[in-house]
Amino acid sequence: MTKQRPLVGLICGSGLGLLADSLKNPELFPYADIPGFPQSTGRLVFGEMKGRSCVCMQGRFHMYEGHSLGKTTFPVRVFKLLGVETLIVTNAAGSLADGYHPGDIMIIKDHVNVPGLAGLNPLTGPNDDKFGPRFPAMSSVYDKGLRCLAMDIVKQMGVAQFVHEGVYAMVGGPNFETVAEAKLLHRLGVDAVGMSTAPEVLVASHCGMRVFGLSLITNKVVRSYDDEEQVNHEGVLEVGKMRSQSLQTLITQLVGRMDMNNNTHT
Ligand SMILES: O=P(O)(O)O[C@@H]1C[C@H](O)[C@@H](CO)O1
Ligand code: HPA
Repeated sequence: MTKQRPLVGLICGSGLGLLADSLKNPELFPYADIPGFPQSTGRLVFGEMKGRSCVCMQGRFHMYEGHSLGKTTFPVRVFKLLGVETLIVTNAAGSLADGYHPGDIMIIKDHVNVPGLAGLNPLTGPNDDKFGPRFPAMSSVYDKGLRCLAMDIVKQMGVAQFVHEGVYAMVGGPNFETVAEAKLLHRLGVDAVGMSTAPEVLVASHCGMRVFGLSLITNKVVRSYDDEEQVNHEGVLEVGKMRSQSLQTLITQLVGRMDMNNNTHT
């Protein structure tokens, strides 16, 4: 039990869990102790960031682990019931865009939900009208005001040259992309690809939360048959650790400066 009623929820991507350790006056709840959560390592951390009450998922659930999308996104519904109004999601992703490099940060402008296009969507099934509408619009999911604020912050941090704004695609995983899949995603206008985020964002947006998302570019996705480079999860985690400080600073500043009365999502 906690008495905290956070307005901001955070989901930490692979290698980015340190963010949760920066919360002040933390209260920790292992997932294994929370009814309805998948039995998994990881924990919910309640605490303050820049004096603002937050709740953070230190470790997220992925579809490729075998969880249903309902289970994968269950914590977002819990966030909503706790009073969370703004969701910040982070992930590790491979880059497809020319000009992106490992260690760069991408502010997510939009996403392509590849499993969703094939009918794998957490909003499938009976709609619970208490949370949101049957047919939610998704044309302005990633809040413009927060994206502009994040751009201002990275300029002030002096790291704007490593930061892009782009389109994220979720694939089901757990395998990384074939060359043909990478070429396809690139042609579709995808800048970075990963294995998470879209389901949580859909559920958050459906219930009226303001959403902000960041991808940490951990590797280049191989798009040529002549390229012998092979991506691996250990490398992804390594880059995550390398850049976690900049990411943490950006998110901390964002939480400190965001307008809490300006939930621009309608
Ligand atoms: O939780 P995220 O999306 O950060 O995790 C990424 C995608 C895969 O789970 C893993 C691949 O290395 O990292
Ligand atoms: N593809 C899919 N998911 C990922 C990648 C990638 O290259 N890097 C980190 N997560």
